[in-house]
Amino acid sequence: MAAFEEFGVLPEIAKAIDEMGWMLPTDIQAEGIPLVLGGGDVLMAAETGSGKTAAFCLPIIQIVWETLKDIQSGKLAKAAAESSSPPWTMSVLDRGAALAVTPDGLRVQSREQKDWHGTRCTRGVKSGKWGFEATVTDEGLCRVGWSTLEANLDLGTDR
Ligand SMILES: Nc1ncnc2c1ncn2[C@@H]1O[C@H](COP(=O)(O)OP(=O)(O)OP(=O)(O)O)[C@@H](O)[C@H]1O
Repeated sequence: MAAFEEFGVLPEIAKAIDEMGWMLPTDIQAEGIPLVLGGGDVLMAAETGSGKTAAFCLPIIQIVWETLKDIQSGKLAKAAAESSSPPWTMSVLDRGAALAVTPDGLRVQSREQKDWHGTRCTRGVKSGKWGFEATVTDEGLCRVGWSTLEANLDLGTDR
């Protein structure tokens, strides 16, 4: 087993690290990598050259890789469909790059003021009567509404 695997790093990534000649994680990596992989909000401070960059980047690469695999296999959509609380949220994945969505999918904020930025809901409806409620807490304009499946997230500019 490659040394980094003991800290929760995937075998494929650990093998690539091994091939770079890194024998063991540095102290900040040994401490930080399992925390980031565990989903924590982690703030690290250590001296220059102690390996902070990899302490953040290795688990981030792993989380992105695992998330992409879950999307491809449909696991995330299934989990969202099965989840009961709350059943409807804004999607953290199906959104424009300039719109920040909180991990619980309940709040959004535009990162860039000039254009409109959108996100879809985690579920769609085909029949029945539905409503939604939104609270606008920031200055500025906000559009909330229903769209068809064909609608894209490029909502245009407000000129
Ligand atoms: N586990 C490791 N084993 C061997 N070398 C490593 C390891 N982790 C990082 N390095 C190497 O150590 C050097 C310093 O690492 P890095 O630049 O990531 O440190 P840092 O703490 O982010 O520094 P800075 O504070 O300057 O940004 C780099 O050349 C990197 O490739």
